[in-house]
This record gives sequence, C-alpha cells and structure tokens, in this order.
Amino acid sequence: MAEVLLLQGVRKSYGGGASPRVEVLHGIDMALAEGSFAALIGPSGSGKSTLLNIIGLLEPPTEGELQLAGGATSGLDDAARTTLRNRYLGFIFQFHHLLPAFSAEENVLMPMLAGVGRISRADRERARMLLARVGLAEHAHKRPVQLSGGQQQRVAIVRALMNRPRLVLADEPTGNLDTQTAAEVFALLHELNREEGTTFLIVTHDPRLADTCQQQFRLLDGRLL
Ligand SMILES: Nc1ncnc2c1ncn2[C@@H]1O[C@H](COP(=O)(O)OP(=O)(O)OP(=O)(O)O)[C@@H](O)[C@H]1O
Repeated sequence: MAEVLLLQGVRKSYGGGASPRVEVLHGIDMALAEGSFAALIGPSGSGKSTLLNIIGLLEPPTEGELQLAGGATSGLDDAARTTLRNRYLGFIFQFHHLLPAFSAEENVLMPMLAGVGRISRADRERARMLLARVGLAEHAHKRPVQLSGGQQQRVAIVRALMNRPRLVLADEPTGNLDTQTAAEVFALLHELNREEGTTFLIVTHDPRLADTCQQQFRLLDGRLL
C-alpha cells in the first residue's frame, strides 16, 4: 500500500548560540500507510508534540527528510508548506478551538471561508452530511456553549475532515473528556477512518485507547522504540 507519510532520519534541536543546544528528536524513521489508524504514545516530554508539529509542517526538522503523499517537503518556503498543509492535512486538538460566536455548522465551514473565501453548495452539503454522521444533525445551529464537551469535540472532528485530508493529526483529542465520552469519540474516529479512508495519527496518553489502534509508535527520549 502507498505511504501517505515517510520520515527518514528526522532530528530536531532547539537553542544554540547563547543558550545550550537541546536535541529533542534524535533521528526518527517512520512510515504510515494510506488508510492506517495509528497511535503515537510516550511519556511527557518524550517529543510527541514536537514530532506532530514537524509532520504537520508547522515547523521544519533540523535534519532529515519528510515526505507527504509521496512528495518531499524539505526546502519548501512557508507558502508552499501552507499549501501542502491545507491540501493534505487535518488537525484535531485537545481543546477544540471552536469560535464561540458561531454555530456548529458555521464553525465547520469556517476553514473554507478563510481558505477559498466562499462556501460552495457542495461544502454545505458535506458539512451537513458529516454533522449528521457524527450524530449532530439536530444541533448544527447551536453555538459551542450550548453543546456538551463530547459534542464540541465531534464538531472539531467534522471541521478537520471537511477538506477530505489524506492524513489527520490529532493531539490528545480525547484528553479533555471523561472516560466514557473519550471512548465514544475514539470509536467515532475509527468509523470515520474506515468510511472515509482517512489516515489517522493520534497522540494519546490512554493505553486502552492506544491498544485499539492497528499501529503504535512509541517515543522515549526523542527516539522511536
Ligand atoms: N521551542 C522549544 N524550545 C526548547 N525546547 C523545547 C521546545 N519545544 C519543546 N521543547 C522540549 O522538547 C521536549 C519534548 O517536548 P514535547 O512537547 O514534544 O513532548 P511531549 O511528548 O509532547 O510532552 P507532553 O506529553 O507533556 O505534551 C521537552 O523537553 C521540551 O521541553
């Protein structure tokens, strides 16, 4: 199967000059096949967020190569990285960052408005289809404050899936939810993975949720075990 993500010898250091240089990632090799559902686990400070930021093209590696959907990403300027990010990637965070003044449906459509500058009929239909798919058809007009934590996170999941990303990066997507709601949201991610063929890479501290993933990447002190 084709790889949606390939990392070869990825290193990341911070500091240098006056401050001491700290190497956070020490040569990461990693491949993710299209359609896979993978967990990224490891203790606090092991480098999970740093690795996710590099894969998300939010910051460049200090050394090494990262390929996204078969294309190399080293040497690209910020504009080219943003284009790739918008085309291929979706993001889900622990805190959903929904805009409080807008409805669930408007929040889901906001990236389209910000990106292309207009909302097409197809976008609106996809938003409604996905909101219905995650059980929120009756809640599409509500503002975030009128929704439960689990419902808010489901809105954020729909927002991440709107542009049919090849790879969704999720940083502790259930970290802010109670155990039962977390399991439900995680099960929903599994279903969307199967139905939409979207590849997921999910940072989680919950070993039971990680155990439901086909693949586990385990980081320790900036190295994959
Ligand atoms: N901008 C930065 N400058 C200097 N050091 C940094 C920077 N970003 C991260 N680090 C260091 O890199 C290490 C890994 O941090 P990172 O946030 O990636 O870990 P993590 O595994 O995501 O931790 P957690 O589970 O607590 O979120 C930490 O020691 C952190 O202090």
